[in-house]
Amino acid sequence: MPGATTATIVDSRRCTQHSEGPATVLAIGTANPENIVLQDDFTDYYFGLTKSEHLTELKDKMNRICHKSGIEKRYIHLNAEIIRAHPEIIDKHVPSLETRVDIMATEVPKLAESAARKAIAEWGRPATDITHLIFSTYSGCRAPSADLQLASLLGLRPSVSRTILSLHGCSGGGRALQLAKEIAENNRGARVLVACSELTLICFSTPDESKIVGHGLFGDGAGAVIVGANPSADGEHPLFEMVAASQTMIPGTEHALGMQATSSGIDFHLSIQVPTLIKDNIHQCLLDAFRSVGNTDPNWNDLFWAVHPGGRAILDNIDDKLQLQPWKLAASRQVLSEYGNMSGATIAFVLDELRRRREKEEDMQQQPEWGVLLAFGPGVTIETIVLRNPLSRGLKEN
Ligand SMILES: CC(=O)CC(=O)SCCNC(=O)CCNC(=O)[C@H](O)C(C)(C)COP(=O)(O)OP(=O)(O)OC[C@H]1O[C@@H](n2cnc3c(N)ncnc32)[C@H](O)[C@@H]1OP(=O)(O)O
Repeated sequence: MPGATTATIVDSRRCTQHSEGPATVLAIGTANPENIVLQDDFTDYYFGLTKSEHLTELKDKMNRICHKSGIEKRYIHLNAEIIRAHPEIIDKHVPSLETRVDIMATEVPKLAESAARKAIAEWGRPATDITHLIFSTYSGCRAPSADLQLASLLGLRPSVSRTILSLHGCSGGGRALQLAKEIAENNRGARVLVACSELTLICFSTPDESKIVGHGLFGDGAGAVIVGANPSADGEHPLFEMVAASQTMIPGTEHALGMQATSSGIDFHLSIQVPTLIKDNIHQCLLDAFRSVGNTDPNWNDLFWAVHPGGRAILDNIDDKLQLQPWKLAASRQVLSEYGNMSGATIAFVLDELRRRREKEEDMQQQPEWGVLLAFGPGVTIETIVLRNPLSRGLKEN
């Protein structure tokens, strides 16, 4: 039985187990499959791949959506060769869930590994220094799941503390970062690897009016972020401090965004109301987030913005509602243009793009000190993180 000495040690550890500083993004890596599809060619590619050329009205609609999407190209793992090997993927009368889950079981962790290796290389410490792993994907329907496979591929320590988040959709990256923040701030010295890996193959289907927008916007990608508090002075470089985090569900919107496993893979629905629902709720959500850090009258144009680019209309609506200067959502628009909506992985690409833009900025004084990260997913759920640029803070202190 543990005695009084054990109790004293446990009690004293409790006092010192929290970190002193906020959780901080220390490194970012991204990866995509090799196969690139230009958005201008996508309609022909998709209707050809699914042998649906005869659906001319739907094809015209897909063309209209692609032209208005703000997307130039996407990376998509699924190709004609995979369909030749597994024709059930485009036959809705034949079950294909098993085939898809088999492919995902290899490809999802593999893509995550590629992003994670880049993040770990940037971080500069050995992979065995990672204490926690949070993996988010909408493609996982199997255990042991992608988190364990990623841990093995990277050679993480056997005691790494793993969590898998499933079907959080486009808010998966935001949710995983929030959990990483909690872990890093409550476990002194913790270094959390957040990995999101999304492949549309699990929800690929033949053209259908209700899903045509999703097929016109979604792409494949993986993002990895290393999070830890109190960066060590010798070599860890803080990129973004995560100051406060919250999750808000918009009441009565459960019908608007959703995913469900079926015998033909993951079925999804996207209501046409999504951009309006976000527009109507974003202001209050942001006010609540900034009030929680003592800012009751934030000027939205004084911030830097990391917004999940769910679709061009969502970004337009946020711009419009908050009267943002045209360049405020530039990082989100660029990621949308170059990759499409990669669901939960996208937010890592946006953070990566923001820091690249920041590095190019010559005048450090011009860089906003405060920022905000927003991600949207089924619910409709909004994940919000108030961010701070550690470099601007450093300038003020000097
Ligand atoms: C899955 C997750 O967890 C979270 C997510 O991120 S989900 C993805 C969220 N993204 C969205 O909801 C898409 C947001 N929408 C958009 O970006 C834009 O509406 C768009 C690029 C799709 C179209 O651009 P637009 O400026 O609205 O053009 P608009 O002419 O009004 O629409 C083009 C066509 O798309 C249709 N459309 C738009 N949204 C639709 C939807 N959700 N479902 C079905 N059709 C839709 C319109 O009805 C229109 O059809 P017709 O041409 O036949 O009239």
